[in-house]
Amino acid sequence: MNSGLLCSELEVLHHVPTNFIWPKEYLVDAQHELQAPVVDLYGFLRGDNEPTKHAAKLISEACSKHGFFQVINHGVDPHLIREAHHQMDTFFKLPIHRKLSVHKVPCSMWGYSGAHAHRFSSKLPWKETLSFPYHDNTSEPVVTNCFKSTIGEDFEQAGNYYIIDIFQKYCGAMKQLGMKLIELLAISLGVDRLCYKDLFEEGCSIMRCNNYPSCQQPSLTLGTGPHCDPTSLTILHQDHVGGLHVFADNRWQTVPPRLDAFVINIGDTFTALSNGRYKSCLHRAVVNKYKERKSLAFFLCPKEDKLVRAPDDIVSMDGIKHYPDFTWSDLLHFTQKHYRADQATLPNFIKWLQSSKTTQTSQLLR
Ligand SMILES: C=C1C[C@]23C[C@H]1CC[C@H]2[C@]1(C)CCC[C@@](C)(C(=O)O)[C@H]1[C@@H]3C(=O)O
Ligand SMILES: O=C(O)CCC(=O)C(=O)O
Ligand SMILES: [Fe+2]
Repeated sequence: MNSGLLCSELEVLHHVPTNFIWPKEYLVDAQHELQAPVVDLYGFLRGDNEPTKHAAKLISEACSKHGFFQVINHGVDPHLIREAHHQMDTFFKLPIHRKLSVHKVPCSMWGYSGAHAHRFSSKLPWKETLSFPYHDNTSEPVVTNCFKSTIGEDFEQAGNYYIIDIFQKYCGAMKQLGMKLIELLAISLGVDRLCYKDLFEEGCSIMRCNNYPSCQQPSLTLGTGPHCDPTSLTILHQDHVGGLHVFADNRWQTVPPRLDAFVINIGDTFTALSNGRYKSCLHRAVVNKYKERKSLAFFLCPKEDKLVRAPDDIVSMDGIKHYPDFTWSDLLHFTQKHYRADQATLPNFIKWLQSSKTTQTSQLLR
């Protein structure tokens, strides 16, 4: 069945189609609310010493445990956040043929996707997504490459595409916040606060809009399956509905929405950059019977071809290097071509990397 058509009808389906039904072991409910710090960034962003130390301590404890925290007084304009949600709502309300026209460039992750049905044949996520790249230095508005030519008059106001303008500004604010958070993470790890700056400054990050339609049988499926983000740092803004779960203390726990906060989670790449000190956060999204849910996820990524390696100061403090050097380009390629990201992406990527190096070496020796 065409994933796009499926997506436009998902909420009216009385029965979850088989390929959207997840095995029982994935569907254990969450009974508790996650107690994770809500870090006030006000003092840190002003450069005040004591609040910075306090924020770094909260972050160190949370990231060593489950890789999750939230931030308030983050400096991002609430009006811009509201507008980004509004533009996302407008896009997902388009008729399915218009959303499908924001085609996914074949073999790329950019554009519209209905339940990833073009990529996977089972355990389909109950969601539709819109993904596009963000790069600081692109003079062209970020989403132009993806869909300016196909979104048509709905979005054109006074000769420009308001949605592009809003997402350009939103992604710019996310990148700026992301760079400050990377600095605060470095401080929390006890290394030079700018030691990761060059790695991320020119990176091409990923903006993803998630729409989770309501579901008549929500206990049979998942909006997004259990996974650790392969990326470095995720800055997520969820709407008021709720549905994000984090796995901590050996159980799934809920993360009630706070519209004034951003959800921050450590990804696989930053786990390697911290030499394994910080956990890549295992999380998922559930759906419900009555209300659709949306989230804006910004994934901060390093420059594709730069080596991802933990700072020497961390490795010498730890006495052992836990991960081989790799590039984000290789890990992204692995998740898009060879492996569906889940809770074990990083160890499987390392195995794949080592086996492909062995193959290359043996071919060279022939
Ligand atoms: C590099 C990425 C791959 C995914 C989008 C970004 C960061 C999160 C990844 C993802 C959301 C993890 C769960 C599975 C996935 C396939 C999804 O449900 O969308 C992942 C994304 C992807 O591969 O498109
Ligand atoms: O929508 C959410 O709350 C989580 C989405 C997510 O984990 C992702 O897109 O990687
Ligand atoms: Fe995620």
